[in-house]
Amino acid sequence: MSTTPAPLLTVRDLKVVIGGRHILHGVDLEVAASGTTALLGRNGAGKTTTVRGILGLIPRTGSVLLGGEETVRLATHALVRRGIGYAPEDRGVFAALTVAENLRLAERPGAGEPAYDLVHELFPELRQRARQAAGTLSGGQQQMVAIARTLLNGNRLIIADEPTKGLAPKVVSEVAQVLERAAQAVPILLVEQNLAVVRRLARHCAVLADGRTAHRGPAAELLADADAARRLLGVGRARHGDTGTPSAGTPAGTSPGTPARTAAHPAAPTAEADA
Ligand SMILES: Nc1ncnc2c1ncn2[C@@H]1O[C@H](COP(=O)(O)OP(=O)(O)OP(=O)(O)O)[C@@H](O)[C@H]1O
Repeated sequence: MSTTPAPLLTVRDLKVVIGGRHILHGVDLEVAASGTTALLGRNGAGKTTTVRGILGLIPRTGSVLLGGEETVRLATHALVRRGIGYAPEDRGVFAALTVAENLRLAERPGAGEPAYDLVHELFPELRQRARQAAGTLSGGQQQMVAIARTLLNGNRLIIADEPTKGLAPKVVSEVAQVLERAAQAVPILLVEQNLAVVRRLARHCAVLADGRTAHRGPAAELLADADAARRLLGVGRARHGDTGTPSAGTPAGTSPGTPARTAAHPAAPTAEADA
C-alpha cells in the first residue's frame, strides 16, 4: 500500500491584517516534502503577503506547521533557525561584494559546516566566479547566488518569491534550471507568474484569489484545464506550446487599482513561452 508523505509545511486559515485592512482572509496550503510546490494567483492575490506571513515578517494568525511543529507565533529569526531559507523577489545580492563574500555572509554559526560541497556541485559556475563582484553577474547568475545562499545552511525548505520576474526569456530558462537543481536537494515553495516555469518545475500548486485559497492540486492538472486556468489565473490558454494570452474582460492578473506592468514585469501569469 502506498502512502503519501506528510507535507513539510501546512498552512491553515492564515490571516493578515495590515493597517486595519484585511489582506489575507484565511489561506490554506501545503508544501510537499520534496520537489517544488507553486504558489500562484493574479497580481494582488496575496502571494507575497502569504510568504511574509509564513516567515513571520508581518503579524499573522492561523496555523503554520513546519514538520508538524506550530510556528505561527515564532519570530523570523527562530523560523530561520528551524530551517526556512528565503530568496526574496529582489534577490538581496550585495553588488559590491564578490560571489564568495555573498555566500560567506549567509553562513550561519551553529548550523553545522556550510554546505559548500552541495552548492558547488549544483552550481559549479559559482566556484568559477567566486572572485567576481556580484553586481557584474547576469540576473540569472545573481538568482543562482540567492538560491545558493539558502542551500548553505542545511535548510529544510526554500521559499523563492518570483525568481524569474523581470528576466529575459533566456535567463528565465537558466533560473528554472537553477531551481530544478536546488529542488533535488531541498523542497521549494515557489511564487511564480511564469506558467512555463510552473509547468516545468511544480508538481503541486495552490492558487490564491483575493486573499483566500481558490484552488489546490496537481499543477499539471490545473495547467491542462483551460477554463480553470482562465478563471483562476487569467490566462487565455495554458497548454504546452501556447504563448500566454490574457483572457478578455479584466486584464489578466490585474485587479482594480493594480497598475499595468511592462513586458518585463508581466501583469499576469504568463503561459508557456519561455522556460
Ligand atoms: N504593507 C501593505 N500595506 C497595505 N496593503 C498591502 C501591503 N502589502 C500588501 N498589500 C496589499 O495586499 C494585497 C496583496 O498583496 P501581495 O503583494 O501579497 O499580492 P501578490 O499576490 O504577491 O501580488 P504580486 O503578484 O503583484 O506581487 C494587495 O492588494 C496589496 O496592495
